[in-house]
Amino acid sequence: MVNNHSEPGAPERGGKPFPVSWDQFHRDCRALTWRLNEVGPFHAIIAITRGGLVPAAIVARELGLRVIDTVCVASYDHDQQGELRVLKGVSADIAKLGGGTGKGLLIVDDLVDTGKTGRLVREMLPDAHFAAVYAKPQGRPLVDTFITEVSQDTWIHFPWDTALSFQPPIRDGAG
Ligand SMILES: O=P(O)(O)OC[C@H]1O[C@H](OP(=O)(O)OP(=O)(O)O)[C@H](O)[C@@H]1O
Ligand SMILES: O=c1[nH]c(=O)c2nc[nH]c2[nH]1
Ligand SMILES: [Mg+2]
Repeated sequence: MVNNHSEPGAPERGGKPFPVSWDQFHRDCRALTWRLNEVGPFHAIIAITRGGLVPAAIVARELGLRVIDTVCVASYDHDQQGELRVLKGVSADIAKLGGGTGKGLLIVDDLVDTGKTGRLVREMLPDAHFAAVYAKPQGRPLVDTFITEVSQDTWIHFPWDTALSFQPPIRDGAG
């Protein structure tokens, strides 16, 4: 992928692209749920938007959970991380379910990278269980459960951000 961004993880700076298909993502979310099923039960799921909405829907279906809240955080403009902005915190009803500290609540995100987003949400709910589908080394200590670790210089391309397109052959420089 060619663009004008320059984060270390971006492919044009030598970072490795890690494309994930819908099938693969679904499988990884189900694998995550197998692990979470051993940890629960949970009162509710809190998805970190927007990326966490997709795994949260799959995990909620598999765990039979119907109480779903969001914490809305914005930081990346494509692959450039800016200042973290909390656009919406935990709803009062859900915070009460978790006794104010998040006990028995499940936080779900698509990935942890630097860990900044995860750290912020952990501060809000220190006793919640934090799950992410993918983890990079810097963010890994923040998650309780994850499925696949990728290197810090990898950029994960999620299926909702990508489309099928022609790729040049590897010997011609394809990533
Ligand atoms: O560990 P960090 O370095 O904080 O990065 C991880 C966060 O970055 C992405 O979200 P983003 O801010 O891009 O918003 P989005 O979920 O709306 O795409 C991803 O979904 C995680 O929430
Ligand atoms: O699509 C994404 N892929 C990533 O690797 C990443 N890291 C932070 N935010 C990210 N978004
Ligand atoms: Mg996100």
